[in-house]
Amino acid sequence: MSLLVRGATLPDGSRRDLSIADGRFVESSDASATVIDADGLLALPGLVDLHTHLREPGFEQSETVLTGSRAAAAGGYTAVFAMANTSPVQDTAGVVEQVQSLGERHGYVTVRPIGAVTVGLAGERLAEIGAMAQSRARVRVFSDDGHCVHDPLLMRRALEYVTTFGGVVAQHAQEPRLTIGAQLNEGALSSELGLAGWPAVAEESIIARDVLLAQHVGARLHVCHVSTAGSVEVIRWAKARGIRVTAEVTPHHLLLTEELARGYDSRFKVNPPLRRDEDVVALREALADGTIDIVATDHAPHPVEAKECAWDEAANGMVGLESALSVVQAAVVDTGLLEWSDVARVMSSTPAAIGLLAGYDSPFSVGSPAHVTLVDPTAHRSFSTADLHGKSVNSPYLGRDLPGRVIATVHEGRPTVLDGVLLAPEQVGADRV
Ligand SMILES: NC(=O)N[C@@H](CC(=O)O)C(=O)O
Repeated sequence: MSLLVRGATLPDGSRRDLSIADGRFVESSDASATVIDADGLLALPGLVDLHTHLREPGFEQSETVLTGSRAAAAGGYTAVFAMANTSPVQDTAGVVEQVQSLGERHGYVTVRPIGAVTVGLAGERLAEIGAMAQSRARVRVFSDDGHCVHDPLLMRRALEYVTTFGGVVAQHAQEPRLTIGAQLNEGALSSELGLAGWPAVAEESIIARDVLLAQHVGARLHVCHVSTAGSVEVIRWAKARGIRVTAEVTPHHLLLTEELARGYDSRFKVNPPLRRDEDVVALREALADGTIDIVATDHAPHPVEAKECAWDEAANGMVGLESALSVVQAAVVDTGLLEWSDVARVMSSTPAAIGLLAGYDSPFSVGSPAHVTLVDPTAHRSFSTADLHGKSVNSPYLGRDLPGRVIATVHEGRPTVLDGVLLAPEQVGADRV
């Protein structure tokens, strides 16, 4: 298949045609190429999400690899890293290979499974990290996300182990003893509402410990969903000392605050919780100055019955793949903190580099795999369930006006979204002709 993306504006502001054939960018198109008119559209490199919950195997009522891949493509993503908290847990070569194969079969995005750090995410003994790394899935990112690897000796061993093949441990930083029963950010609001709080120090103390461990063993550490101003300070300190730490922030922590918990609408219940205005300001600045390296969605689908219940019984998590780019535009582009070229870095090339995913280091250059996201940054939409393509609807943005819209997504030279419409599985899947 060959494509000609005509007249796209690249992140650096230059305007050019993009010729694609056999999955890669080429010098020029032949007459048979399908033309995509990109006049007035911004071309970003295909987005990469380092933190997605696809729920399969085990929680298919919330999401599957297919439905999550469709949600990702609709949001402009061409690759996602699938978190390990499935059932069975992604803690063996067999399970990670299964997830990888499902992604390949559906073809909407590249699915890279994340391996669990500990068996069953139980935090007691290391999972088969080496076997997952050597499997056909070639796992390079390991995480117990949803749980913190809180035993310092296990964390040390995991960091040492992954270093032998260049991998990384992505830590869910939450000291469990400080967050028993926690329902929202700890502070004046949690006192007022009479709900158990989730203190910032529970995140900051684990990050502080882990950067010191990473320094001690010379390992690479990645910090998931950083949510507090204090965490930013710790990471800034660690980077200044040359410690090999990278960090992510979610779109929701860049835009939303704890005040939304007042209405007890559980769409706003998430782990780590929404924080204060001053945390949002610090997170935006940290993304702009490079202290925080990437944006990752933490797309966490849950069925209606897990969300439509009392706040303290509701599951933590929000879907985020289809809204991420718009939320980033609202939070940091339209506010003048980031340029589109920075967005390309924090949502594509750097997450790929952290996860050791090849093909994203020289976007749009001849010979590179053709992953493209065409965006209309001038569009506006009232975000609705029609914008959601996964199985779950627990989005905090329903009814909110969001800027920007994904018009086309091209994964390995093949469209998954065209004219703003997500293509059907038979038009996209690996068993197509
Ligand atoms: N981020 C969330 O709020 N939820 C995550 C796991 C977790 O981090 O608690 C999930 O898997 O649902």
